[in-house]
Amino acid sequence: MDRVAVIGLGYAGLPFAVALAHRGFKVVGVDTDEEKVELINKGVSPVYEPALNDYLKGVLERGLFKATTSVAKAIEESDVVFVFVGTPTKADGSLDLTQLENASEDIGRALKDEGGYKLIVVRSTVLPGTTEGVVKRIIEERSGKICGRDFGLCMNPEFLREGKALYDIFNPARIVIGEYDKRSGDILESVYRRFHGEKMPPVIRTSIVNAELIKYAANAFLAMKVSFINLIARIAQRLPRGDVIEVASGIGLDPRIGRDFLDAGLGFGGSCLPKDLRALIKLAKSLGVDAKLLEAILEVNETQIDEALELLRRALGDLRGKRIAVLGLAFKPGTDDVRESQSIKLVKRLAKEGAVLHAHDPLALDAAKRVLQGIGNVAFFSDVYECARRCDAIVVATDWGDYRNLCFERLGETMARRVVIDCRHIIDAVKASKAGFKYYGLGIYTE
Ligand SMILES: NC(=O)C1=CN([C@@H]2O[C@H](COP(=O)(O)OP(=O)(O)OC[C@H]3O[C@@H](n4cnc5c(N)ncnc54)[C@H](O)[C@@H]3O)[C@@H](O)[C@H]2O)C=CC1
Ligand SMILES: O=C(O)[C@H]1O[C@H](OP(=O)(O)OP(=O)(O)OC[C@H]2O[C@@H](n3ccc(=O)[nH]c3=O)[C@H](O)[C@@H]2O)[C@H](O)[C@@H](O)[C@@H]1O
Repeated sequence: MDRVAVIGLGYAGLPFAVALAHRGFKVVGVDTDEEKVELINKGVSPVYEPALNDYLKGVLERGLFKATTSVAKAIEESDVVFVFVGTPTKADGSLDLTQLENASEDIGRALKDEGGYKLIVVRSTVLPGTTEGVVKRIIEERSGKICGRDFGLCMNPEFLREGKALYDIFNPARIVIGEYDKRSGDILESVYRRFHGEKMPPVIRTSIVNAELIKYAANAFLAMKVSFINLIARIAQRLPRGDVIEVASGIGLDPRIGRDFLDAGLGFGGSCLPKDLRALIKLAKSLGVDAKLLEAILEVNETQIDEALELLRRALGDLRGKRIAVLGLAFKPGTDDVRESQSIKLVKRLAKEGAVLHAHDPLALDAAKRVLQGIGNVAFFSDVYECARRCDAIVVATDWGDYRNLCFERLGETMARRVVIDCRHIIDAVKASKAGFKYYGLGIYTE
């Protein structure tokens, strides 16, 4: 079982495929996007992920990995097939299963002519009921084969974080295996035992529906922690000498709470937490379950941008015509991904208020230009000091490490006013103040 196919070579699928090959599996990756496949076969990852290009080049050279657009070819050359296609949400919160349905059709057609037993593993995030109701059904219909007899099926959620994908794949906190039957689960567990060797993490073997729900419950809980601390930040900011960072430390040291995911800021973005939360709310409601708690997580997130605007108004008054430098456009540091980025939402809100925007990001400038096309008065800068020139304020919207070492003396020389709004708590307030800046930290009381 060391011949593996990975279908869908995006932010999650490509690092996983490359990691498997790095550990000696023979991997064929499939993507419908010809340009992506061409780039990958040249050793260039279409998505940014630290160290991924080096690992990719290594496995291509060792002949352990190749990419193709043909599902049939990949299935012919593999025993285990991991499915990593996108599952975005539609405007009404329901999942868009087009990519998954297409991939299942392709797998079904390919299995039709196959003699041997193959294991199909759904790794895309899908709502409870989807693996058996959509993937199994389509594969059986297209192939004429029977799940559990001719092919195996697992749902195995992925918990990697973008920007830390390889680290998370090599060091997962747990492996959740939702199995159609014991044989399917045994095969998948043996793949991971081979992959992790001595460092095998805890394994949870469960039903497919539980595995599907575990993924949504995990992401909703993480989102809840972020919204919770953002609500506390709003309170702390309004109390003389209040400081959310100290409150987060104070509660985070309780092992029942934990400090992770208690960094207050502009809110959570990205391709997963918001979409998964919306989908879970829709599922809960469809089952007649009151989803107020989940809805409140989204509501706090959506209104968190107002907190940054409020600080800007306190510093500058009416924002119309004010020139504002927004530093950081990616949904978090370490990625070029701007999907559902709170910083992008902030830029759009400021543009609507009539502000003149200067925008900077170390990696996500091109992606940001695409999503901000035609939005108000926005200029893009690859140099942070050029970005701040003539501005009335700097807003740190994404916590890129690069912004930690800003030289405020140099920034101050060319800015119209010396104001910094720190939405991610990475600016040294004392240093900024010494250079004559008025510092406002989100969640921190300011006179
Ligand atoms: N991005 C992340 O950090 C994580 C994502 N996930 C889940 O993994 C899934 C994939 O997410 P991403 O990698 O972010 O999406 P993505 O959009 O970056 O990648 C999906 C890839 O699948 C390809 N594709 C679409 N239809 C196809 C088909 N029929 N056959 C072959 N390839 C096809 C697309 O061209 C694209 O390259 C989603 O369900 C997501 O929720 C889970 C954990 C982490
Ligand atoms: O299902 C997924 O795709 C993934 O979603 C998240 O990973 P990711 O979207 O890469 O990003 P996170 O590191 O979780 O950050 C999400 C957002 O929350 C924000 N955040 C995170 C932590 C925090 O303390 N405060 C905070 O505002 C980040 O800035 C970012 O906008 C989960 O962390 C992964 O476990 C999961 O696999």
